[in-house]
Amino acid sequence: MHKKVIHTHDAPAAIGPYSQAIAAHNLLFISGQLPVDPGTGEVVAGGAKEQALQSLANLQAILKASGTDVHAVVKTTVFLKDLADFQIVNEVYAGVFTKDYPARACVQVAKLPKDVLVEVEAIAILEN
Ligand SMILES: C=C(N)C(=O)O
Repeated sequence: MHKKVIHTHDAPAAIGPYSQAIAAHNLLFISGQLPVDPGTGEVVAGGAKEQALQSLANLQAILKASGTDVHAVVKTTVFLKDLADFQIVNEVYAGVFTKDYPARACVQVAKLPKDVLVEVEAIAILEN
């Protein structure tokens, strides 16, 4: 079995029994990224826009630590506390994923860890 744990200080440490990401063969599974600033360990100030920016920044940091970038992402899941934030989060998201968008699901959930508004997970293809 070829499985590698990915860890970077440029993204928040896991807050539970999971890895930031796992590379398995040519796939990279990135855990749901909370809008936590890796420098402070705190949820960023602001609303859904600021939280989406931070969650996606954390996702990108993990992609970078894995030797890749957003172009390799094939699937994401966006978890929102409130689907009323759909448009603003889409705007932030489209600033990161600019073309050949990954497949995606976006769902409203009752509650997220640390009571955040946004969480984003992703699967990417690794070229190796
Ligand atoms: C924040 C998470 N990804 C978790 O608790 O699984």
